[in-house]
Amino acid sequence: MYVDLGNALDAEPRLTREALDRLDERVADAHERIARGRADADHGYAALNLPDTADPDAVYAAVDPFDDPQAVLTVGIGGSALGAATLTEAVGSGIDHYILDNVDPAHVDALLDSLPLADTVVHVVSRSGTTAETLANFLVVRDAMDRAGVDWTERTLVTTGESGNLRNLADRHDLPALDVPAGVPGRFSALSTVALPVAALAGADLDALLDGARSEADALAGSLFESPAYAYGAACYALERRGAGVNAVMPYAESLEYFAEWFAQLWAESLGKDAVGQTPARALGATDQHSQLQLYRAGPRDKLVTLVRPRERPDVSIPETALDGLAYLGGGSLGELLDAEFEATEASLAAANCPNVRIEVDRIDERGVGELLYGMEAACVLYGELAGVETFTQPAVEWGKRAARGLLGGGDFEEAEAVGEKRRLLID
Ligand SMILES: O=P(O)(O)OC[C@H]1O[C@](O)(CO)[C@@H](O)[C@@H]1O
Repeated sequence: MYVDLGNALDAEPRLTREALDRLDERVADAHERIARGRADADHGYAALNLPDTADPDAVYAAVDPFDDPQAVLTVGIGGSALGAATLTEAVGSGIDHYILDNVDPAHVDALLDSLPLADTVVHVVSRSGTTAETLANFLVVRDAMDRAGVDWTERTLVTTGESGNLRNLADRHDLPALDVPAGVPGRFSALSTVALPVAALAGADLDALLDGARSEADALAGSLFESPAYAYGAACYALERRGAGVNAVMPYAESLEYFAEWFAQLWAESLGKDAVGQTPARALGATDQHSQLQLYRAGPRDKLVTLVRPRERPDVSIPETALDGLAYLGGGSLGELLDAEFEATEASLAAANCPNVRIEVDRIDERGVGELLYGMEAACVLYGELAGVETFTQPAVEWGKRAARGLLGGGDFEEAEAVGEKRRLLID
């Protein structure tokens, strides 16, 4: 992974090279804390050990009995779905992967109607084993399989924690089950049994994926100037401290669209604590040059834009044309156009004094995606250390869960009472 901070300096908000040099002393201390956390496999830090603790052979063995399925359905939410979505979109061309990570009845109904259920593997994922959306969706999927005459116990793989409803269900029906690795929060679990089974079913090379991750782990050092991941995390932190409260992540590759969504959870749920944090915005190049770029370039001076691309990509030629005004496109290629737009957008943001960082990988293949995922995770951990927040917890999401459960009669929660006290000003 290559990180170029050139356009992040001396823009607005203003970060100077001298300020980065001063921050580097704190990076060294943070790196020592991270190294200790990894050595002790402490909660959260254990995620940065996955390049060595993940066991591809166990994953291949777990999926082996599912002989050549036509489709895989991930039933999970948050980090229990986004890692698999990111991997299969980027490097899993060998299978149709679908995700149920929401409980929109129309969507669930339409998807289940369209799936070849007899030839679909269902991967149900929940670290806690108690997430309402995941369990509700699984009960609906199981019922659809029953009604289709499909033995769901033959088509289901479970990945969950040591205990909980999902573990009980797997035990009761003797389902193949993988363990969510200890100390790995969902948003940091893409390189674990949470997402690797679907990647394996999609034909991805898990060893190459973990090798890419390992190369970024090996690059972690006591200076941001020696580690792409730390360079990015430190620059994001320093810019946020100076007013860049929004980080728009804009990959120039359709196969990284889910990566931006995965990044959004990683960044928001890890760093949004104690009234600080940096809001991740999801964008896509070149598409959002015709959409959000107007705001990034001419809106409030509160943004950093992270531009991501591969240095090499498959290409498609643009036919020659005599059409007036289009001759400059004919005979070129879509890749050349996309790269020109990437570099033009990068320069456009710099010309407008909007700080931006260029992140590149050699190719969007298993190694490159492994570098990118691990690099962003390590960047996030460093940012959290510098910001002094609890990177690996997410207490703020629990209030709504209790309220919803109370509304459904799942317990006596005062949060549900608060729902009934909503202030009203209805305009209809
Ligand atoms: O894997 P689980 O326990 O179902 O959690 C799913 C997601 O929900 C959260 O716990 C937030 O509610 C995320 O951190 C997590 O990725």
